Amino acid sequence: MTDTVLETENLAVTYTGDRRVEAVKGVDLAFPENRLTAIIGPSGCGKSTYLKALDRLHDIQPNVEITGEVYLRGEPVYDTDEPAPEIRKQVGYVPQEPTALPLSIYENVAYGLRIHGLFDSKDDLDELVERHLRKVNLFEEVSDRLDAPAAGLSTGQIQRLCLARSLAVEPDVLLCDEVTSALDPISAENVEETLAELAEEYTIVMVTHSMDQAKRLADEVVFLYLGEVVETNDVRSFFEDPQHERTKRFVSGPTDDEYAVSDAT
Ligand SMILES: Nc1ncnc2c1ncn2[C@@H]1O[C@H](COP(=O)(O)OP(=O)(O)OP(=O)(O)O)[C@@H](O)[C@H]1O
Repeated sequence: MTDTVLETENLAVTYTGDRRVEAVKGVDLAFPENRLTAIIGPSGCGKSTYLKALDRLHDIQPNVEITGEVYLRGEPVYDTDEPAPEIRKQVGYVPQEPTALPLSIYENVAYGLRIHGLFDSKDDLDELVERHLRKVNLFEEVSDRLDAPAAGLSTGQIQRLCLARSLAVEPDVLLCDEVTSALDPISAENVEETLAELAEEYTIVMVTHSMDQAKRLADEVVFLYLGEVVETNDVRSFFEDPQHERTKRFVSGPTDDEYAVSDAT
């Protein structure tokens, strides 16, 4: 039996600004340890909203109502005295747009280690920075310029740097929000290869637009539609033997935009 690292119970997220949008409607899901779960679904179905809620990233936004609960190793993420940054140390989040901190390559990876005091000496810090740059297949490319500004890297390299920064604090779970979609094809391939390697030792929840990417990387797949889970299964069963009509249409057919339009009419 695989352990559950992260799960949600009746999790709902509503945007309450000018327009009230029930983006996530009572989602129950469990994410197993050391597995990569891909969340797919048509544009606007609530994938990013759900992923951010797992890390309390809506806390900093006004006009967002959250009900239900997220449990990290059985402990509530919302109904707790634990401050959000402490939760975010345990649940890493990598966004779609690669964003380096305005620091050197080295300091981008060292950042969380310094904030949380997770090293003993300068040698220890050097070793941790190198180890995590190696984990994302970036060390060889940057070893001669660790003190150079990270902003000088390519977007694909910055995305791998963001992965290294998240992994450096040893999170329990890594959340990836369409991390290859803003990249050119070669950089996207590099990041995808890195994710495939990381998936062997981390629990990853990944939002993706690409069904091919889900097929290549995922162990488990969740299909979200209009804020609700339609179907979840292991990757093979999900694509080869979908159980729900809506899933069958989504995996076999039109682009997700066509899907969204044809379904809404
Ligand atoms: N800050 C916000 N304020 C109001 N509504 C929002 C906000 N962010 C997202 N929404 C709405 O919530 C719904 C879900 O959006 P979300 O971005 O989570 O979907 P998604 O499945 O990730 O879409 P995409 O695949 O296009 O990124 C959509 O109707 C969207 O317009």
